[in-house]
Parts: sequence; structure tokens; C-alpha cells
Amino acid sequence: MSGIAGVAIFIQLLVGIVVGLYFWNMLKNNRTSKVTIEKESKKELEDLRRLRSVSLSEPLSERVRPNKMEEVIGQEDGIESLRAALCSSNPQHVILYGPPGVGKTAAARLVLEEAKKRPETPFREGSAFVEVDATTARFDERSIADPLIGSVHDPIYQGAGAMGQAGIPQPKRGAVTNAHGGILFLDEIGELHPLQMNKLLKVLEDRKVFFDSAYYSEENDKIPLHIHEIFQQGLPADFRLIGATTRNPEEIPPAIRSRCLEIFFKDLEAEHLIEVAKKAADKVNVSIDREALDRIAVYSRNGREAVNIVQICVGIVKKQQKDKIEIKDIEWVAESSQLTPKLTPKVPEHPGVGVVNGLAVFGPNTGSLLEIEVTALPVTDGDEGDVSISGIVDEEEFNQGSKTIRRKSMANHSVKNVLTMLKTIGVPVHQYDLHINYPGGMPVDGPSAGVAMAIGIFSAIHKVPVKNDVALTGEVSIHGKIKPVGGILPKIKGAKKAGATKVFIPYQNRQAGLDQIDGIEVIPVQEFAEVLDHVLTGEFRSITQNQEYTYPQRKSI
Ligand SMILES: Nc1ncnc2c1ncn2[C@@H]1O[C@H](COP(=O)(O)OP(=O)(O)OP(=O)(O)O)[C@@H](O)[C@H]1O
Repeated sequence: MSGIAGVAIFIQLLVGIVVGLYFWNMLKNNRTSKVTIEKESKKELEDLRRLRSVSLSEPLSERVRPNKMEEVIGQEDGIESLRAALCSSNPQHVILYGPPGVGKTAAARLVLEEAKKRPETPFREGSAFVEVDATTARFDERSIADPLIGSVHDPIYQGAGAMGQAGIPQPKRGAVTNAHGGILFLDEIGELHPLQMNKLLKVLEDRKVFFDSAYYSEENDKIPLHIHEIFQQGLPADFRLIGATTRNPEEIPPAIRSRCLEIFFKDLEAEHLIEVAKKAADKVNVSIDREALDRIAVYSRNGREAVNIVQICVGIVKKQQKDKIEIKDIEWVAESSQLTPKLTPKVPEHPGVGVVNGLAVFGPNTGSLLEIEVTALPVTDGDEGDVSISGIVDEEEFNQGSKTIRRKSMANHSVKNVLTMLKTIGVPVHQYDLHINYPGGMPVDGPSAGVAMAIGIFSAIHKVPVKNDVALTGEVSIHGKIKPVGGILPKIKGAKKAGATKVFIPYQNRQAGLDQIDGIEVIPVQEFAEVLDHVLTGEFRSITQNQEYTYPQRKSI
């Protein structure tokens, strides 16, 4: 019996020693790894401090950035609308359209500061301005890391830490919550993934963001209270959105457009680029020649480019221990950076046969003259003439739900409509080989050049020159009606800038104030026949009197 007891005591002792050794070993390992982590962290902290102690001077781009709204040049209308949208007791969401580098981000950053100064504003002193680039906030299909909306780190997520080990899902804030009580500036909103856009719309609707997780249960009492609250009531996300885009309004989903005030920033004119460049040079205490400023306006297409040229020149003159930028410095930058002078289309010097000034809009609101040239060679063999078109978008492709549709472009259809309309009124288009060309290397789309193209074909067939100081825009129906088009105001401004003195627009596009634009006469028209007498050199009747065509009577304008 005593032998058995002895064995039992021995086994107990052995188990005790093994368990003791196990725990002693664990403790030792823990202590060793703690010491190693502390050592590593100390080294990293020292490294971090060393990094922080080094800093270069403030980049010039930071120094010249506008820090007052008055320093954002040439965007008075846009800024006025931005203030109206955000500096009141009830700020609204905004979409800012405009070409790149014209001050959208600069103005958006400054408007919150202005709004905060208004007594009626709901923004507070500490309200945040959170900037996110939609091109980097791409949809993460596993929803593990979503910097825009926020995400949940499930317990299985690598690095979920102590809470993860305890089976607790952890919601992580996104930019929409960081912007709570302030402004979320979403640059390039047009590039946002459609699923992200839907999530953002939901957040705008709820002014909160809700999270899901298969690991969450209301009954799980291991889950801390704050996480229960987040899952049950959502995270606050009450902010005002400013989405900026270089795209056209039609390319932005209607659901977001309908929730926002749409504001347009425009292309900067030469005088604005000069002012931007001058202010940038002033801010770094360098003077600049008037001639040099004029050259900057020739080589830069927007404010950012103007500032960039100044920055490079500042580097050059400082190196040469000068404090003045001269024209030769600009030319050096232009050559070394391979900058090409900006071409501003101008109306032709003389009337020309088959040469017409159409109008186009580039980007959301930049109007420009669109040259159209037409030749008409009579066919002699009795066959029908050919029609060639160059410089237009030939086909277009778009997605409709699950299918992709490819079709002839609008510009292509417009040519067909114009030919039918001309044939209908008696112009013998079939007796000519016609070539319609849109020079300039930028393919043209849309139907708005219809009326200009019809005039070009008419002029080429009858060998009557078109007035060189007249510009036209409007779609033509196959019955000769002139239909409304988009971007009428930028188009009129583009026509004026190019030197046109008269512009014909569709009657339905007329709006208040158009007749008060200085330096250009705006004439609304309803039918193609109304235009003929006014854009061709020579009388419409005298051109057509020997023909047996059934041209409609011209209406008085
Ligand atoms: N209208 C302007 N007035 C003054 N400075 C301007 C203007 N436009 C551009 N700049 C200069 O160019 C820099 C870049 O402009 P900003 O980022 O505001 O352009 P953006 O329209 O937001 O362009 P993007 O669409 O490319 O983001 C500004 O920091 C400023 O120095």
C-alpha cells in the first residue's frame, strides 16, 4: 500500500515539475519577447526622431497656394455660388465642375474657413476639412479597408489584436466619419466606383454610416458597449460634400447630381494666368517682367501650369543670384520642359467657300470655335456622289446594365440628318463628292454642329463664301428645324474670344442676358432657311434664283 502511495506521490511530483517547467518557460519566453519588442521599439523611436529632426524648406507650391478667397483668380461666379451654397445657416452639398488646375481645390479649402466666420453657420471652429481622392478610394470588395466609408475588422482579420482573439468585430472609421460636422472634399468624384457611390449616397441620406459583420451579435456580452452602439445606431457622418470633377455633368450619376448644387469653375483667360503668375512670384519675393508674364500666358493652360513655370524660373534666377524673372528664363523653361504654345482658335481673315465657324464645348464649360471645312466636287459619271467625313468620333460604346452597346456616333447621325435636310429643300447633294472635315486632331462628337455643317455644304456646292466673322451652333432636324444644344454660354464666349461678331443660336436656347453680352450679337433662329441670308456673302435669292430648287422662303429674323 505504502509502495502505491509512494508511486502516486512520485507521479504527482513529476506532473508538478512538468507543469511548473511549462509555465516557467512560457514566462521566460514572454519576458524575452517583451524585452526584444521594447528594444526594437526604442530603436524605431530613435529613428523616427532622427527623421523628424530633418526638414527642407517649405515647397514653393505650398508658399504660393492661395490662402484667401480673393487670391483665387478669375472664378468670381463660381466662388459666389460656392459661398451661397456653404456660407449660410443651411449649407448644401456641392459638385464643382471645371478643368484641371483652375482653383477648385483651393477655393473649396478656403470656403469652410469663410463659412466658420458667419454667425449663422452650423460649422464649428474645429470643423474638419477632410480631403479624399476618389481615384485612391477604390471599392475594396472584401470591405476590409475602405478609407472612404469605413470598414469592420472581423476577428479573423490578421492583426485584429486582443479584441479579435476574443471574437469581437471592430468597426473602423472612414473619411465620412472623420468629416462629421465639417466638409468632405472628394476630388475626382467622377472616378468613384459605382458601388462606392451607392454607399456614399446612403451615407448622405442617413447622415450616419452603418456596418455589418457576421461576427456581430446583439446577445454577445463580450462585445464592449461602444461597439454595440456603433452596430446598432451607426457611426455619425453628418458632413457637407464638395465633389470636384473635370468631367461633364452628363458623366456624373444623376442620383448624386440631384442631391448637390452644381457649380462651374471655368478655364482661366490670359489675363487671369498673368495675375496668378504675378501673385506667385510676389509671394516668393521675386519680380517678373511684363513680357515674361505674357509668355507664361502663352505656355500655360491653367493656373497650376502658370505657377509651375514661375516655380522653375524662381529656382533658375535664385541660382544665378538674381531676383527678377525675364522672358529668356520663360523661354528656357519652355524649351527644357518641352512646353508648346497654346493655340487659341481665331476666325479666318477672309470669307471662304466651304469654311464655317462652328462652336464646341470642351470639358464641362469651355467654349471654343470649331473650324469646319467642306469641299464639293461634281460627279461626272452620273453616279451618286460619295460623302467622306473626317475628324469626328466614328462610333461610341456605352454600358447599359449588363450589356455594352456600340453604335454610330451622334456626329455621324448628324451628318446623315443634314444631308437629308439639304436634299429635302432641293440642294443636289447627291451630284457631288462631299468631304466634310473637322481639323485640329481632336475628334468631334455630338449633333450641335449640324447647322454649321449644313451651311458649309451649301456654300461648297454653290461656291458662295461664308462670312468669316459669323459663328453658328445648333442641331438640324431632317425638316430643317434648329434644335437646342448644350453649353450655349461658353460657346458664345468662345465665339467672341475667337473674334466673331455675330453668333446664331437655336431659338430654344435663348435666355436672359444673352443679348447683353458686349462685342457680339446673339441671334436666335428656328429654321435653317433663316440663317442662309445672314451667313453667306451675297444674297440667298441671287444665289438660288437660277436653280430649280424648292428652297423654303426665308423668314425674317
Ligand atoms: N484660379 C486660380 N487662382 C489662383 N491660383 C490658382 C488658380 N488656379 C490654380 N491655381 C494655382 O494652382 C494650384 C493648383 O490649383 P487647384 O488644386 O486648386 O486646382 P484644381 O482645379 O483643384 O485642379 P485639379 O482638378 O487638378 O485638382 C493652386 O494651389 C494655385 O497655386
